[in-house]
Amino acid sequence: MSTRTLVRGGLVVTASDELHADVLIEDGRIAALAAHGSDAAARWTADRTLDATGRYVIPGGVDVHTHMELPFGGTSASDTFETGTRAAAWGGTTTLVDFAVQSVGHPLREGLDTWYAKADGNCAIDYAFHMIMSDVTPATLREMPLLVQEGVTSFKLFMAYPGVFYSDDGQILRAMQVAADTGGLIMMHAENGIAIDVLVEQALARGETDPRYHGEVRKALLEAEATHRAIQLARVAGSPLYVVHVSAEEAVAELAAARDKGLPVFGETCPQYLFLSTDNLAEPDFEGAKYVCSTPLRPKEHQAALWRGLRTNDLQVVSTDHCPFCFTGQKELGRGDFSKIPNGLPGVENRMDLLHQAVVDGHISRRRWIEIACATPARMFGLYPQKGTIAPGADADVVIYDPHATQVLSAETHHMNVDYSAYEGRTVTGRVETVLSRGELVVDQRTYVGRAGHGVFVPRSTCQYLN
Ligand SMILES: NC(=O)NCCC(=O)O
Ligand SMILES: [Zn+2]
Ligand SMILES: [Zn+2]
Repeated sequence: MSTRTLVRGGLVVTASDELHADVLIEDGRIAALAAHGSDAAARWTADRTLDATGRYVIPGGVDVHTHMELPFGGTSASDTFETGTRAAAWGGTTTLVDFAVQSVGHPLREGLDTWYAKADGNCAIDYAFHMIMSDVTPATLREMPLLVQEGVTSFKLFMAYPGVFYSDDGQILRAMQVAADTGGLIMMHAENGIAIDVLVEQALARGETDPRYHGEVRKALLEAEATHRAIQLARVAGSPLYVVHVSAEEAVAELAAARDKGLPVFGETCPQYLFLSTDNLAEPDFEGAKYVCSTPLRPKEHQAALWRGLRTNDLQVVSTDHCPFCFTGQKELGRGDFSKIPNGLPGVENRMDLLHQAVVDGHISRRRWIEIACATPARMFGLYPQKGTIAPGADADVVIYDPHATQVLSAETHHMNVDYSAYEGRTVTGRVETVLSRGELVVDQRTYVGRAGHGVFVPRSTCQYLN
């Protein structure tokens, strides 16, 4: 049976427009937009009307970098697909692209099937997958085109974590060559892991074991060097490149220089690099462990370069790299040895609000907020215009956002399955009120009404910035 929902009275904000318009939703899709009070809007009837007066009506967020249930450092990320997608919905995100992981010595297929099984039937919102390649071999290179065909069109490689996810330059070049031939997009964790491991060993030998040394050994120059190298390898292979979780000013400069040459090089940063710093890593009593992630948090001075990069489009996407580990029992694995602290921060619920705060603070415009959090991630990873916008034909993934409400971010009130908030006590202006996923209510005026299993796997086309 056909269901019609009307969202009345709001300001529709997309990456390209701001319209005082009513939105008609039919059968899970946006059917039409019409100005408030217009004849067309007055004629519309619906089974359900949502009042958005005084609110923004925005596309659901598209978070293209999450790690639900990721096995890492002898433990696993604490959000499951069920808890993590619920928290994402609470925070106004309606699509995730998570990372399936290939185990060393095993086919990509096996890793991908494991991640399909983890997510299937458990997600409150729609999801897709990138593939982490931990073992680039002739066999896994042959699998890449098959994954592209089934809608898994991006592959993450690591220049960091020797012995775990690490690929050497030859492996990277080969994977980039296949990506160039098949339209796949290589996502790069750009840090010189071999050099970092030397510095880790030397720091530990000096008795430097606290979390803050994690930030000191993972030097900005080693992020910049790896970013530069990845760009040159991509040029040689003729492939596009997307650099994940950029945190260092020097790495932004490498991306900007490549883009000035007209190269198809893209960059993502994350809220933790925009709002947190090495001051957090230096918090006493091992509290700094809460902020251990890689690339690491940087001194505050780097933030200006990241904001500038987002304004100038040298950085195109803000995702979360949501990879939560509880302080108790998980982060604590690294007491006495910072290199054993599982890497990752929680944040899938906070991204849309923190970026709205950036609008309030004047770092970015309202439309740029939607561009970097919804539209561009969708285009970058082949989901647009099904996801990332409010336009006829798009999935009705819609958020009614109250730009005036204030809230205090806290582990007491968040919905992520993790015992701390990286933003504990921070007041932000703006709050998600209502969330629809394909026309179905997931959050209704701050009440959760979603269900595990509503979210489905979405196959993706290739990067939409290349043709
Ligand atoms: N970023 C991080 O610290 N953990 C997740 C894995 C990765 O993205 O490198
Ligand atoms: Zn990474
Ligand atoms: Zn990550």
